[in-house]
Amino acid sequence: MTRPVCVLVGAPGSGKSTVGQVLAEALGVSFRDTDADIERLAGKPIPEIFIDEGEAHFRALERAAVAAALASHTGVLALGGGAVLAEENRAALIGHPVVHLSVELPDAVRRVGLGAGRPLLAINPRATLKHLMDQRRPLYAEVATATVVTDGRTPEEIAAEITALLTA
Ligand SMILES: Nc1ncnc2c1ncn2[C@@H]1O[C@H](COP(=O)(O)OP(=O)(O)OP(=O)(O)O)[C@@H](O)[C@H]1O
Ligand SMILES: O=C(O)C1=C[C@@H](O)[C@@H](O)[C@H](O)C1
Ligand SMILES: [Mg+2]
Repeated sequence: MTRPVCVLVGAPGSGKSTVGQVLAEALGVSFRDTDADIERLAGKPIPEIFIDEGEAHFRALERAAVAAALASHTGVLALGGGAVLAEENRAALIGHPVVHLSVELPDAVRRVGLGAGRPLLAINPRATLKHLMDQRRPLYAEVATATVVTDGRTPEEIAAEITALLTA
């Protein structure tokens, strides 16, 4: 069974896509992001999938993308911010090295800005982000084998801490 060297989970704006690329480069492995996989397979950006087919359809695509990536990717894998909502995805993560990139509301709000490209944050990003983060915090904790604080730190500092964790 192949397995990713590291799976990143966390709230929108926690930096999964950004830190994941830096980490993959530092480790000399490839980077994969299930959000990008879904967009490639669907042939359109995530906001358009939400508009055309709805969130339930997006979540079905996401479950398939998570299963496929966990089964085949050997580098760093970033999951979408809401992937942990599905019990199927949480079960699939058991036995994998899963790092939760934790972020508190002020930094998350600063990073996602007006929520461009994030359909769930299109209206009232701060309040929606707070709700999503409160709902998901226990789910990120459930799947994580390690948690790394990202607030006030650069992607390079965060990637260095994860590298140390993985090689410890
Ligand atoms: N540690 C950091 N410090 C400052 N800015 C950051 C940090 N990590 C990410 N960012 C910035 O925050 C924004 C969101 O980051 P990113 O897209 O990597 O988050 P994400 O966790 O992948 O979000 P999503 O769940 O929506 O895919 C980007 O503009 C990125 O440059
Ligand atoms: O937090 C979420 O539910 C999402 C986060 C993004 O990574 C994308 O997967 C999508 O915009 C949904
Ligand atoms: Mg991302």
